[in-house]
Amino acid sequence: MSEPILEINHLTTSFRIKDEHYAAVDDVSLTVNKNELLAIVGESGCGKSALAFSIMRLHNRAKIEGEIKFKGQNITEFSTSQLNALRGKDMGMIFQDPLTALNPLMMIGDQIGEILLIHNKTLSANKRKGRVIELLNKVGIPRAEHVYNQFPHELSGGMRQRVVIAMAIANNPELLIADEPTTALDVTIQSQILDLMKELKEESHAGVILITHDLGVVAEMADRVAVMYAGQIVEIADVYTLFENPLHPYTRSLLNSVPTANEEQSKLHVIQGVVPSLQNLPREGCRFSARIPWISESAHEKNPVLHEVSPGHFVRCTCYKDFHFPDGKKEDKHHVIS
Ligand SMILES: Nc1ncnc2c1ncn2[C@@H]1O[C@H](COP(=O)(O)OP(=O)(O)OP(=O)(O)O)[C@@H](O)[C@H]1O
Repeated sequence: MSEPILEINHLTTSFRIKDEHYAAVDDVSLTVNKNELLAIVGESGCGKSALAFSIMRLHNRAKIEGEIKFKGQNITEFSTSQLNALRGKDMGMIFQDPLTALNPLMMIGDQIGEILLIHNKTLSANKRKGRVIELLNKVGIPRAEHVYNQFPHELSGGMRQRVVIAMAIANNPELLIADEPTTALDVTIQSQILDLMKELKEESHAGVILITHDLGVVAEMADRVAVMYAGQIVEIADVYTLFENPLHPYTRSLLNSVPTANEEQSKLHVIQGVVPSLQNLPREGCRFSARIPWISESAHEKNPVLHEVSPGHFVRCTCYKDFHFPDGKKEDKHHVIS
């Protein structure tokens, strides 16, 4: 039986630009279960980070509407001290850029130790050090005793990201949010870090949200996938369904813009245009329609909603029914290897 750890209902996060508020996350609803990894994909500017920051309640000037329930409690109503008790303990976050997440003036051991201490004031200095060393070993940092006394600038990017992960998992969070955790890392370190996240999910049954551009990583890691476009979820399904039977034109375009080992693939698909800026997002009709101009207007819904096309598989707008690539271009098949 799947047990939800996070339930988001009609979440809208808006930023004030000049005198207007603009929604970067627009009426998003989703659930993350224990022991489940939900991947969130989409191009830059689709609202993925804004969504992650909203869940952690880390935006200081955004307007948040809707409900974010963590273990059944609506945390949008929590005070700062209630939120601080959750963050770093029950909820951990790995940020895109490890340098911004680390204090340049504090030794690594002290930074990780501080997270342990905030949430467990009675932990003795000895025990704390022992746990920090254990965490450094766990995230694959060699010579942990030595690194304990080093400063962030003395470590490579990969090592710094491991430290950030050690901090995020220090208190065995029940929900881990990882925002592009491996973007800046080389491929071998990337896979070690992804393995660590898998381990956390499997060992402590945490719910994990993984934000990534990398569909290869999604295929390997995710249980379910949410595809975001222009602040909205346009498709959500379990990973097999999403790769075997993608429906929304945006999902299909993303998948077809990835190189495959498929011999028949002649040319990568280029998604026309770009994600509009926040102030210029279309707020009516199908937000993706401008990027698939060869599809007739009548194929789109006036007010696109998510349709459940099979159990757990939702797709926004009816345009998926008429969608095809221009010039009869063939679609590539992306199989998920289990
Ligand atoms: N603090 C802010 N104030 C104003 N606009 C913002 C703010 N943060 C994000 N935005 C805008 O909200 C939209 C969504 O941004 P967001 O960073 O969530 O996208 P993203 O999908 O995470 O992109 P990336 O993959 O590049 O991180 C963008 O148009 C961005 O410019």
